[in-house]
Amino acid sequence: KKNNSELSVSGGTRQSPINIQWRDSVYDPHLKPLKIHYDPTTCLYIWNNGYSFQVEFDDSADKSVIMGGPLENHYRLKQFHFHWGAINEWGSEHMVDSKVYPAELHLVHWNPVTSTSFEEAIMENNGLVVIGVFLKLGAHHAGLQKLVDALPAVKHKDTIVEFDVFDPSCLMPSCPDYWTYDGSLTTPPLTESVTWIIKKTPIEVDQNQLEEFRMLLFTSAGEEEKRMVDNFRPLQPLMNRTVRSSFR
Ligand SMILES: COc1ccc([C@H]2OC(=S)NC2=O)c(OC)c1
Ligand SMILES: [Zn+2]
Repeated sequence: KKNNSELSVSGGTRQSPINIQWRDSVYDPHLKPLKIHYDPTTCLYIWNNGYSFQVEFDDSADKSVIMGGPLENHYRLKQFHFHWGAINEWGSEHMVDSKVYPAELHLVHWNPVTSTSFEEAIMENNGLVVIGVFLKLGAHHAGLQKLVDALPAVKHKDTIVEFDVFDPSCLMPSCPDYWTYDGSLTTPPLTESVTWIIKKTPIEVDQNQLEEFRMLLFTSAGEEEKRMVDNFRPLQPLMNRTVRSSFR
């Protein structure tokens, strides 16, 4: 068990995001297929936390879980959120061979075997698993649209709207290929507690859907409006890490 100081943060050795150099990643034949079982009825609400919009799930039982891949046990889905840019030329946190995408989805899971809550898991070495999915400009994404239609209700910081049944599996690309590496949260507390699983294949969303993200605000009602855009962290040094791939 590590306390906060031992989990070394911004001066850390395993910070995120990183640029994934495809040729430097190492195929690991021991990596299993990732198994995802999300129960749509565990979806609770969407809220604007002043940094992104976040969809929260009921994580009081093993109902929406992932397992397999590089994982030694199952992890519970807690929330998902996005990072995006002001324009389509940037927005994702991770990059692939220095290619940046207009947005990146983070599906956040915690380890109920070694932690009793998400908040505790943040402080645990590998207490969290975040699945990163790149978004690219292309066809309309019907599954995402249900989420986009709710965004005007959470325009301002600290607003919330009920969002009862949603299956985040619809945001997962069908291609099973992923990279995995040990990293961190990308905003404070920046703790080095994340096993990253980055999907190789992006999902497609259309221009209108990206523009709806960009109409959200960092600011609360009544404050001078600041558009919620460019909520991504700059690249961090790879240092002594190897990125493994599940595919040749
Ligand atoms: C308190 O919980 C947090 C805090 C920060 C983050 C940031 O780290 C990554 S990754 N994306 C973020 O916005 C988080 O995400 C899992 C969860
Ligand atoms: Zn994130």
